[in-house]
Amino acid sequence: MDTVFALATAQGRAGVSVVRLSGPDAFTIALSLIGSLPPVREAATRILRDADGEILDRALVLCFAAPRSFTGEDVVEFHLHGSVSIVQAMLSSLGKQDGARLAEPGEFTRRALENGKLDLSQVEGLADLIDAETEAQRKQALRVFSGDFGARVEGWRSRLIRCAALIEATIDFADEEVPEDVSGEVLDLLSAVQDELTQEIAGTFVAERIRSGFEVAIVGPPNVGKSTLLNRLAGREAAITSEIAGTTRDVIEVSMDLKGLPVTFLDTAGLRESADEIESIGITRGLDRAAAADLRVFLSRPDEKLLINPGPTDITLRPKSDLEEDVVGGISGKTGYGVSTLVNRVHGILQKRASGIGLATRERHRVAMQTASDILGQARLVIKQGPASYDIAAEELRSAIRALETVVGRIDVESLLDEIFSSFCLGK
Ligand SMILES: Nc1nc2c(ncn2[C@@H]2O[C@H](COP(=O)(O)OP(=O)(O)OP(=O)(O)O)[C@@H](O)[C@H]2O)c(=O)[nH]1
Ligand SMILES: [K+]
Ligand SMILES: [Mg+2]
Repeated sequence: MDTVFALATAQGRAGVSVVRLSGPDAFTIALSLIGSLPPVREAATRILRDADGEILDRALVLCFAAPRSFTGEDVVEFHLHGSVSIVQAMLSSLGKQDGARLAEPGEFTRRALENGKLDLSQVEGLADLIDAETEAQRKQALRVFSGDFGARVEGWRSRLIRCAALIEATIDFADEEVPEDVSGEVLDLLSAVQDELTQEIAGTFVAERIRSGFEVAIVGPPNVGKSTLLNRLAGREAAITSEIAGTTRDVIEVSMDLKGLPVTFLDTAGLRESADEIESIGITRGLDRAAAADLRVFLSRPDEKLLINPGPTDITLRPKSDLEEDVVGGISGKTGYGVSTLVNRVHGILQKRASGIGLATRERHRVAMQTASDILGQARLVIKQGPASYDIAAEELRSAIRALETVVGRIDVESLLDEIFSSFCLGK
């Protein structure tokens, strides 16, 4: 196993830059640079010298002995003064050491996974944590990274293993004496696991939204001020506005951090029957996106007929309320009237949905859980047919267990690994 190194902090000038070294030769290599190693897990300053004895920097050095480190290997962290030239000199000096090479993107995390320091869902949580931009994304990524989801999967897995063991014990006995009837206990366990899977699957939808953002579509007839409202929300001229009806054609997206929630507002083409071919295409696109969005804000008068109807949680506001005497329930993108109320309402609705969140964040988690749940449904039917079909049931339980194991990376994950680690940057 090579010893690998990389800059663990961002590129460029900084107060401090951390270079991390991990692998079997980490301590030997560090020793040749700093003369003497500080005790493990104790920070100490050391003079760093390259092979020619030239001083590179005075650095804070931290050693972690295997297996109690991020990667599970011997690790040394060098906290350098954050200058581009010091980091460059340090990396090139490490590169000249026997058995040391620059780490590939995600290699530290990959080693942590291989050494059992993290499970696969935690690796995904870590990737999300590094990418987190909003409060909700950070909290969610931390829950996954802390291993809560892995622990839940482990709970399902161990109950299924118990079911499989009970069923298999009955098969072995079948020829001799009358086996004890295990079907009651097994069926109870299976339906409990299946219920929990169903609940968690429902939560993945929300979790996915927290990860990639909620969509809120602004819809209404032409010229009511949809694009003007979008620009007001964005705080910039994201969309073209004009007094000409039918200005907006393509869907314009603006993503923002809405009080901690990731939200993308969509401005859409004004809804009307149009003879203009391009405008009609725009209207169709807008309708599709609006229908798929998490929430719709209608700028329209009550009872106005549109090509799409508001759902029960959608918001309807009277447009251009600055031109009216009675402004209650209205909005004006032009003056900003009602905009903060709208933001609060949107936030309130989405926050409520976000509270139904599950621990699983990825489509592949959902697919694995759905597969397991479907197989368990089958297995329950088979078990109800009696001991004669228990060998089929046992096989089905084993496939359900395998499906769940892919979530935490116990089996069959090589192809997944490359996909997941390709999103990591160098030094992670
Ligand atoms: N008085 C008033 N005028 C507005 C308001 N919002 C927009 N306008 C004006 O109304 C016209 C249409 O505004 P847009 O934002 O382009 O309307 P739109 O709904 O996006 O129009 P389409 O994209 O063509 O469907 C422009 O001249 C805006 O300046 C408002 O709240 N009050
Ligand atoms: K317009
Ligand atoms: Mg517009």
